[in-house]
Amino acid sequence: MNASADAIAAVVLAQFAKLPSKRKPAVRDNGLREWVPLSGIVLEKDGHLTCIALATGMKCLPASRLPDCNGIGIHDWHAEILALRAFNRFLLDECHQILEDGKTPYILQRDNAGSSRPFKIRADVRLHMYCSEAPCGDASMELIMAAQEDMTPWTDNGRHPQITEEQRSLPGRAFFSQLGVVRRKPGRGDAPASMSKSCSDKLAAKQGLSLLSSITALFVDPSRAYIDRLVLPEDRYSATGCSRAFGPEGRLQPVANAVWEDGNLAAAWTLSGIEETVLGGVIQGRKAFDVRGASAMARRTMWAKARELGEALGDGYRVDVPVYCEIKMLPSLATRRAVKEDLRTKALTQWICNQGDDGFELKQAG
Ligand SMILES: O=P(O)(O)O[C@H]1[C@H](OP(=O)(O)O)[C@@H](OP(=O)(O)O)[C@H](OP(=O)(O)O)[C@@H](OP(=O)(O)O)[C@H]1OP(=O)(O)O
Ligand SMILES: [Zn+2]
Repeated sequence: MNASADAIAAVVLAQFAKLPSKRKPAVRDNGLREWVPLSGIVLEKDGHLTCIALATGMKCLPASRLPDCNGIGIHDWHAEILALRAFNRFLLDECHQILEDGKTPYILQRDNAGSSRPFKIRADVRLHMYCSEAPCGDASMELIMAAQEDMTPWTDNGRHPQITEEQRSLPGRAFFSQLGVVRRKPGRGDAPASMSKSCSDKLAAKQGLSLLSSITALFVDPSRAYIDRLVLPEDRYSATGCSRAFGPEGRLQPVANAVWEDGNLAAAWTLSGIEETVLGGVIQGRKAFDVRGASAMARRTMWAKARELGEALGDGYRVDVPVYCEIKMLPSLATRRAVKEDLRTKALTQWICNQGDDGFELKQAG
């Protein structure tokens, strides 16, 4: 089955509809409904579609707050990124269930065919993503320009009093005449800047890195962990913006023919393009995001889960490093590091890392 865009969107919206009302958009006293962006990851298997990760979006953490996180706070609260973190948590939990409970796997299989990882995504599984809004950053630039009365691309002058030189080199929504560039999360002019990269940049990087985070990539083979179809509402879809942001002829062109060990990017272009879907309207929702649920996806808890998995798998998979950032330096992630380096030096240049929350130890009480 080649799921249609409408079917993919509908299964995410249906999942959202099932959430308890306190997660739903509230109607304000003035009768206006609150609004929230929504993203979901959809699993297609045996002709069925299942929404396996769902998130609504909120403002991101300012760069200045990262040192307070201690591996517990989530940095990037945009719906797309939270849905991807939830998806990664789902995979780690399924690895654990397969090992501990011998559970019949749903999305993963034990990979004994000599792969460098103990698990891989089943061959009969396809992954899709629905976003109720165009991913912020480069894929949204045409929409932002079209929404301006005055098309003169405004600059950051004075709009971000707290912005540092480094942050100025990584624009948010401003300088929208600059196309194809890496951007940090858009933020209000008077709000302290986040240094999380835009969703367009993170999704573009996942064309090479797969949907797996570094932690999940320790245990799951990335070769099938790519989005097959990314679905947006028709009025949030700019073909020009999306092909520039994500396509092999766009800003990823410098790495489009790179063949990394897992043949990553080549596999990623099975992404059958960004579909238009007739689902109009914007998802109404409250800005609330259940912080308790978020802690399962925080760096600290993902690391704790990875350490458990490493112990259960034994040699070669243990995640015995003193501080968080050393996870990403483990030998088994060498290919991933090379792909990331290529992406950030040849295609998504000006990628400035968001630092301050990668020196925590696991044993510290969270
Ligand atoms: O996309 P996220 O929010 O799930 O987490 C990303 C980091 O982005 P963020 O700025 O929101 O913390 C990303 O950090 P950079 O902004 O790119 O510095 C981090 O990349 P590295 O810089 O290579 O650490 C990225 O790591 P992996 O994709 O897992 O390799 C991810 O951080 P984790 O929370 O450690 O997954
Ligand atoms: Zn975003």
